[in-house]
Amino acid sequence: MAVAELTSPATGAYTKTTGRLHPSQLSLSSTRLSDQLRRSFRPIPRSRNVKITCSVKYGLFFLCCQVQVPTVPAEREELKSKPECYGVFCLTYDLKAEEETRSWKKLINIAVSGAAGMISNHLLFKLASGEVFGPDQPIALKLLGSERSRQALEGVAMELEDSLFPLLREVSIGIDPYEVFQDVEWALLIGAKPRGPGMERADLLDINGQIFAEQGKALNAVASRNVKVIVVGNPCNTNALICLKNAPNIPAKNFHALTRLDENRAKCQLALKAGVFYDKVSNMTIWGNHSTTQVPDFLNARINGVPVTEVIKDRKWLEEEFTETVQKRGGLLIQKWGRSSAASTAVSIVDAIKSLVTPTPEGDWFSSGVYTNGNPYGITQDIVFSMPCRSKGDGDYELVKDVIFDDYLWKRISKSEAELLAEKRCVAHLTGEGIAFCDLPEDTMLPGEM
Ligand SMILES: NC(=O)c1ccc[n+]([C@@H]2O[C@H](COP(=O)([O-])OP(=O)(O)OC[C@H]3O[C@@H](n4cnc5c(N)ncnc54)[C@H](O)[C@@H]3O)[C@@H](O)[C@H]2O)c1
Repeated sequence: MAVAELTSPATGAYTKTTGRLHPSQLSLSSTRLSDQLRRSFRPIPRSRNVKITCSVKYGLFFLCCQVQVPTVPAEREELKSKPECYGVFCLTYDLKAEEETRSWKKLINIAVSGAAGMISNHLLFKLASGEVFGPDQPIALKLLGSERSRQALEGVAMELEDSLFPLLREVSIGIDPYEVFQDVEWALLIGAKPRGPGMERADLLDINGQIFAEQGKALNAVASRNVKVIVVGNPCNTNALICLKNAPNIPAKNFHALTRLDENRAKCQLALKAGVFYDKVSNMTIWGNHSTTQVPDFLNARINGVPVTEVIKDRKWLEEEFTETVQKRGGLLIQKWGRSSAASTAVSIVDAIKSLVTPTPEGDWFSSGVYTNGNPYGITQDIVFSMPCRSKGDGDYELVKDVIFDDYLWKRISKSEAELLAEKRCVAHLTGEGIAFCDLPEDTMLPGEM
């Protein structure tokens, strides 16, 4: 801990201001006093780890306060500038005291990028309600937006304020990932540029890849060393690869590309065909890329514990109609509704997080786009590929070993693998692997795109 004396001009990051308080403020409770002090001494960062001790000095008129802050390595000091808290969330809570009285868990920091976008508009309220991390888990939301969405971010924060969520303890907003990602334990990376009319897939890979390269670097510099990252912004597999390559100090295993929406869609279609409620469908894997080359695996999936192929005997339907319906579901939804699947995507992000923080039911698994190094299936190393995972509920996962393959499944998986390898060559300049060379096999649309 570094100690700073606030009443005298001193050296150090937080001691440039000399501040004074009127004795009337002495009657404030310790939390309010601490809050007042933070306002009076602007350079004091809002952090749970800052300790403020005050005593009356210079007669009765001024307070002399000491601020203790954790020592930050010199190279990170620059990066650790103050994130911008929002409105009511700038009030300081004595979390420790509340944890004792209410047995609440330690606050967790969650960053959400693209926070002013459509998916986040559903997701943030689910996170704040306790639906995701549990009813005894206080959270801090750190909202990252683009320059253009600055005002909109404030609007989102206002709605969060007005919702009076008891578990939502802090909200900060910003457009600099180095500020917003400070100490985050979860990073939900949703923000990305949409594919504009006439834009080549290669252009989208480059434009969005740059966003994820920068965010990877920022996570590497300032996030918790064990941060879990879920990349949603498309093309999410390759964006996740770019992100992890730019964050060498964070385990590659901690990065996920969201394919849970595809899994949920596949379960729904199988349930519909078999005439069962969708909770009867289990062991559903989406293999590969979150694009139309994705492979919804009916060979290993089960209905009421029985292999799908024994329940739905129409193999042609499974190979053709079922597969295509899942792959193109997002596009159809846009056609019908004129909007993309923001709500069900938010639900699937919740599912993806819950799958990592709760133990996977015995015998079941879930799909996630994860790093292929060390995979037991023979899929090429060093890409992000959707595969079947199980978790003990500790945030980590292991790949499922007991899955079967046939020629059809392998052929489809290989096609998605080839596409991801081509995408990887296309972004070599962003992963530190030399000069990019773009030879995408075909311009596969992303689920959700027209
Ligand atoms: N993986 C999936 O299953 C899945 C499903 C649906 C949508 N998506 C993808 O999710 C992304 C977001 O979708 P949406 O409907 O919320 O889009 P949206 O356009 O409503 O919101 C995106 C937001 O991101 C912001 N943004 C842009 N660049 C940013 C940056 N560098 N940093 C932070 N924020 C930035 C924009 O200002 C905007 O507010 C898209 O790329 C979409 O294709 C993925």
